[in-house]
Amino acid sequence: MTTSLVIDVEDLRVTYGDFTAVRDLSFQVHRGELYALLGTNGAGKTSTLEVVEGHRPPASGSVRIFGSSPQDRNAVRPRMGIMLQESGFSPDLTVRESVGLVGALSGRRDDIGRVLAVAGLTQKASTRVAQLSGGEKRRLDFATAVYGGPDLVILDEPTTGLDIQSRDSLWAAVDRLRDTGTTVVLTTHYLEEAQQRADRIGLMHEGTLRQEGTVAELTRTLPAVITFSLPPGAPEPPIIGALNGGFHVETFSLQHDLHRLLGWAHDSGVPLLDLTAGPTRIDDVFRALDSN
Ligand SMILES: Nc1ncnc2c1ncn2[C@@H]1O[C@H](COP(=O)(O)OP(=O)(O)OP(=O)(O)O)[C@@H](O)[C@H]1O
Repeated sequence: MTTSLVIDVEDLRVTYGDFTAVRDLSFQVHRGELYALLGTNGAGKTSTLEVVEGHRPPASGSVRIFGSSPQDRNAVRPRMGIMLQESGFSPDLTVRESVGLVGALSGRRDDIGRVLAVAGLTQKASTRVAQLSGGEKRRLDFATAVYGGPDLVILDEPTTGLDIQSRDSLWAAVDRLRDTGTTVVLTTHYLEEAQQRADRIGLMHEGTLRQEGTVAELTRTLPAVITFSLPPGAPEPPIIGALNGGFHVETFSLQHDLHRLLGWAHDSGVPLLDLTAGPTRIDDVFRALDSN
């Protein structure tokens, strides 16, 4: 095993009674990586993370975190910060008390004021958890995950329910963590966020890992898209693909086809209205999952 291996999952199977939620799942995450585990609803992402976090034993297979079993709390807990989808903070505690309590349980040390500032909660330090908004509770979850600068941070849908400013500041905090070499594993349904930030993406569907790779590797298998429309009476363009009165062209030769189209528009004196041209997005890889 190389020393850079932070998470090593081999042939993981997770079951609930007779139901198999995750099967044949293998993936590795290396030190300093941001790995996004994405998937359709019910794909098994949270079940997988629960095993990685040591909250659920696998039905079979092997999971190693920093070379140890996730159940080995003394070895793993001080090095791993976790932001669950739903936290269980006591509603009567203040934000400061909650961060202090969970921080102390982590076995790491930190300055609570610093952590509150990182999570944008300084103004809410004395507010009781019961009085926090949904977005503020997510920030509190984030604060406890990053308390003490763990080597590995697991974020389960970290930006769900956050407004755009809060999302931006959470990602800025994640970027700062990464600058210090922290490894990050996250799930999200905001695919753009993963596309922008993940070093590698694992795509799960119905309990198995269907695809894995960098964004470029995942999108390489699908065509890029050019869309535009033409003014009434314009001649036929050199490429075809009609959609709702406009044009929607799928191509594996984006540069070539775009060059041809622009040349035609210039030579014909025809404006290309609402022109867009771009690579395939992770959304499209997602939509293709069912047919794989
Ligand atoms: N405690 C449980 N008991 C029985 N089935 C469960 C339990 N937890 C999850 N499941 C089932 O296991 C499957 C995987 O669920 P999981 O929460 O891991 O998916 P997910 O990928 O995180 O989904 P989502 O994106 O919707 O949050 C689903 O079919 C779910 O209904």
